[in-house]
Amino acid sequence: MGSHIPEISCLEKLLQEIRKNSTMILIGETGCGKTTQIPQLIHEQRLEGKGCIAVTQPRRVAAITIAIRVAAEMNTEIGNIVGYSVRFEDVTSPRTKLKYLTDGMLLREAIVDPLLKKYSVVILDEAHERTVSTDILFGIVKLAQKERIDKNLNPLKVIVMSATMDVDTFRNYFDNCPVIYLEGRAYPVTIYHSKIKQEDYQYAAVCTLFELHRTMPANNDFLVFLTGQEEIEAVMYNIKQIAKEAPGPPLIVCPLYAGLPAAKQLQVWKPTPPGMRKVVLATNIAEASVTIPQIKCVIDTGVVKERTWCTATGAERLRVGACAQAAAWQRAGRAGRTAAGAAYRLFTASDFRARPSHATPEIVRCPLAPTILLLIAAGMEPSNFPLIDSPPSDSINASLTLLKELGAIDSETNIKLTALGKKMASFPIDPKYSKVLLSAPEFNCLDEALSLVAMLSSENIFHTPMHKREEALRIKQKFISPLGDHITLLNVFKAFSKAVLKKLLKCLVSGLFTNCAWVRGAGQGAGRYVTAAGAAASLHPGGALHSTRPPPPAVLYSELLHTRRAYLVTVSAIQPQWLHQLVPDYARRCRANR
Ligand SMILES: Nc1ncnc2c1ncn2[C@@H]1O[C@H](COP(=O)(O)OP(=O)(O)OP(=O)(O)O)[C@@H](O)[C@H]1O
Repeated sequence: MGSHIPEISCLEKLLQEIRKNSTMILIGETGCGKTTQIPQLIHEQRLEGKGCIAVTQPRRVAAITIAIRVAAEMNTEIGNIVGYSVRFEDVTSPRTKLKYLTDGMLLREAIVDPLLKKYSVVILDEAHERTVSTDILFGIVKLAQKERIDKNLNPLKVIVMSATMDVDTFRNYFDNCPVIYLEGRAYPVTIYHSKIKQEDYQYAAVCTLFELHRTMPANNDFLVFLTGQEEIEAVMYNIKQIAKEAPGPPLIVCPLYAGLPAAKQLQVWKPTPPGMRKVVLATNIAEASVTIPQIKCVIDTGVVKERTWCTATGAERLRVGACAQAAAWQRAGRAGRTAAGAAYRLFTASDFRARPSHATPEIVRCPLAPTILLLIAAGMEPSNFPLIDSPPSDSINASLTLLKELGAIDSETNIKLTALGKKMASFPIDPKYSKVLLSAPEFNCLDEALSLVAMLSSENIFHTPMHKREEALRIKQKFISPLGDHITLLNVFKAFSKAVLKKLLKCLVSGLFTNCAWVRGAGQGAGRYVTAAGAAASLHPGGALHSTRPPPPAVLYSELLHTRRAYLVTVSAIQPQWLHQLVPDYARRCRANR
């Protein structure tokens, strides 16, 4: 166990319970050490035997940062005994015994092996979040436990963890399994509520931040919860403007949202230099599980952006609304992890009390076709599958009809995966998009479909910061296609690829600069070039640029071939100034020689 970590008392008793029970619920305050310590404890005692320990997290940033932390605590390299697996990134090896992974990844593994035979312990963390994937995993592990006993396979131990879960509901679901309350605690977090209702939470967040900034010593960092990228950008801009005049230590402002590239997300975990203050502006991806050291103050706007779906119209709605009490506790729990801290809630205490204790589970408000397809692929019967909360039956029926119409299943009543459905289930994307990809060869457009579906499956690529609205719209205009937004997206991707190709050519120049040639004066023998060494040569007639008019002013060639005439072979157009930028001395020498 990490020595500086608040100690979980009664470890022996806890171990006994873990040994004794095949399923248990673990409740412990935020920061008490559930996520980082319990899996280590199990591994130290080798309770996993020949199998592995899986620890699921609803969010990839949590899975990655916690695995890195645990590897460091165990003095091992990440990817060795401790690893992580998130979509598009698997940092594990055959030696990995402790694997942190997103719930979505474990669900994907369950399609191939519904008994999860590789694992002897599965820890489902942050159970209160009730993501669709975690909800389905509850059912998968329950069924796997039973079937492994029936088939005389090694037993599967299941531990469900959270700081803020609805214990009765879970206990009922898991056949009255024992509930263990961990007594360890993190540092105290003082909670402050706003005295009056705040009309503008962004404004209130910025005011609170600067009020605290004035008085709090440097290196006491702040974490502000907001609802999305654009809001974060707007608040970041305002903070940076105000910080120019405001008293207090210099500020480093770091955004943290799902669409941010992973490397930029991890910047948040870089230690703040002495004498400065870090302000992290995050969506709810930083709400549970993560520890950002040095966060002393959490500013909670009390809102969240939630996606809901209407079965009748198929319309998805993004709505900003009040977060549940559990979310507010989790947010407060991000302070007080490495020292005492405080949470400033920008809503009143009575507002807090009026809120539901937990958010509506995702499975009740989201399109289900992707999940149902996964269940069928894992050999489960959607109508009998054990769920804590069943989605509305019209939502299930609508999804089955959609899967039938996509050609993934034979019929809505006698549900069997078709050959196409099997392929569709193997893509980690919405079945509507996997159908597009699988149809693309027929329409002879696979390359384009791949690029487009990749873009449609990720975050919005168009970013319109409030203070640069005009500029953003002007730039977007360049890519607009009269055929509509899909082709506009593709235009952006093509321009991006072109930009990468340009970089590749520049990179070639950095090594092959002695193989440059310049077109001779206009008019005389189009396509005639002179090399850096002064040789005259033409573009080879078999080359791609041979008939380009006017010929490129400068080229890079791979070979100077002498047959009856001198030819430049394997040639690309370059910009003459690249040479000056990349190899200035050589460029000057060439110019003098020419
Ligand atoms: N990256 C880190 N840097 C510094 N300390 C850390 C880090 N990660 C964890 N800790 C320490 O370990 C403690 C336990 O963290 P852990 O994530 O295991 O708690 P938890 O009980 O799972 O919390 P939560 O319910 O919020 O997920 C933290 O309170 C903190 O003191």
